[in-house]
Amino acid sequence: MLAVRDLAATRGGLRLIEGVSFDLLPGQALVLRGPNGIGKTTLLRTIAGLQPAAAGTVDLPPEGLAYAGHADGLKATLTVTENLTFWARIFGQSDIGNALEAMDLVQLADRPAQNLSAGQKRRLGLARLLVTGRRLWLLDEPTVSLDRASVALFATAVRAHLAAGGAALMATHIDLGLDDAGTLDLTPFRARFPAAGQGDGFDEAFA
Ligand SMILES: Nc1ncnc2c1ncn2[C@@H]1O[C@H](COP(=O)(O)OP(=O)(O)OP(=O)(O)O)[C@@H](O)[C@H]1O
Repeated sequence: MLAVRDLAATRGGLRLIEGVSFDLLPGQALVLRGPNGIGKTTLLRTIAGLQPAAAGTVDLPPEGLAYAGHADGLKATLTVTENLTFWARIFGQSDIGNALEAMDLVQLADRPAQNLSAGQKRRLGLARLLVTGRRLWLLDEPTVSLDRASVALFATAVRAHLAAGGAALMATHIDLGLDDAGTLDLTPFRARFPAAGQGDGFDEAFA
């Protein structure tokens, strides 16, 4: 599903992480760990193809992946239903009922996204994953703003995704209760010479 080989990632022209290799098979989840600022978000964005790799290779499924970063990608004036319908169409899907139920959004279906609480917005952002039909999920701090019940909903959705042959790569400090998820601590992969001129000149704002 995902093969990462000797990957190096940069931020603001500085190499942060290097020598990262791992495989993710169907049905597997892997959690990226490491202290604040080590480069978890940067690595996820590099694997997602949102920024170029400084070295190494990433092999993805032919249909691509679903990425959920810090921005939730919601359209403020569209309702919950309209947002999910929009994203489902973008990914060539039609059914949003399962996503509404899985993230407990049925009662909020007609509310504009801008009128949702932070946790409700996050639930809608996660429901978006469910309408992509993509087998590989890359998730950056997916449970930020979620209460315990919503974290449990999310964990259930991830388990169902894995059981259906999907895979998930996540950066999070929160225990999701996914007992079979592997863990990759990025600390040993911190770049040794971050200021040694390996910069690629790529420096955009975080989306
Ligand atoms: N535009 C930029 N220019 C220079 N450095 C940057 C830029 N953007 C981010 N950084 C730095 O890159 C490093 C990696 O950031 P990143 O967000 O990938 O870390 P992280 O491990 O996800 O952190 P956290 O656990 O806090 O979310 C940080 O030290 C950050 O300060």
